[in-house]
Amino acid sequence: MADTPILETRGITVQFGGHKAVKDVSIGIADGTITGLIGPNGAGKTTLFNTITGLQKPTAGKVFLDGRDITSAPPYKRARRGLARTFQRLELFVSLSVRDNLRVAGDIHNANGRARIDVEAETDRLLELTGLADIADKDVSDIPTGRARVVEVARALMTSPRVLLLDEPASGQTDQETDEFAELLTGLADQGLAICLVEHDIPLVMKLCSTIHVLDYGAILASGLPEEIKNDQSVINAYIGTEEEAV
Ligand SMILES: Nc1ncnc2c1ncn2[C@@H]1O[C@H](COP(=O)(O)OP(=O)(O)OP(=O)(O)O)[C@@H](O)[C@H]1O
Repeated sequence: MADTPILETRGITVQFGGHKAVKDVSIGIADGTITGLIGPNGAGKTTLFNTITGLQKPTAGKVFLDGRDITSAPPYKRARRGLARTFQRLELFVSLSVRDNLRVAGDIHNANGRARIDVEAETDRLLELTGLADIADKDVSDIPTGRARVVEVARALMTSPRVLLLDEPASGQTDQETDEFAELLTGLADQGLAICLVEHDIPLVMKLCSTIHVLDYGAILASGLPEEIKNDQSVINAYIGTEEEAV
């Protein structure tokens, strides 16, 4: 896969009053790769995701998708151009079935999007792909959190994204669910999807990601390969060494 990033932030800064939550962050996410974004609570990871998806206006800096400046584009336009995300606090339709959560996303995509999809066929395909077929007709309110996180990913995939941003997707998953989830993400990246993973499960991040960026107090503390990050003393001091406290 090409190393040219499909998604790029350049010098993103986000200031809330006198507090800089994100400071001059430049990262790139390439097709067919999984990029990790880690760091202590409050480091600015979600704020950076919100800026990339258009929920948060940056104080400074730009966001590029496929070479186009999308800094001023509203969230729905970014979604149309191939950006999808999941949320740290699940944002599913809890009174609907798993299947209907996917269908709704497909219908919205068809109403707003450019390339129409066959909603029924795509729903069935993604239920199989994500291992949700056995609970397809259950209401989301009746399924465990770990599997609901997979529903959120499946729903995001209904929009045929090119970039998928995942905010703590393994939180609440059992070890077995996390293993299956890791396989799913690897398969999606192998098919060309660019994935950015915010996650406190460090072993999972180390296993999946080709590049990892560490945020601390809003700024990039370190960027590199998993081995480099694992052995970086500043990262150990700021985050990995105190992982129990950070989670
Ligand atoms: N809307 C807001 N208004 C004011 N401050 C905010 C707002 N959103 C986030 N912050 C602050 O910005 C900083 C970064 O928060 P953010 O949620 O991005 O961190 P995070 O790295 O995602 O943390 P976590 O790992 O706990 O999810 C925190 O100090 C937070 O309190």
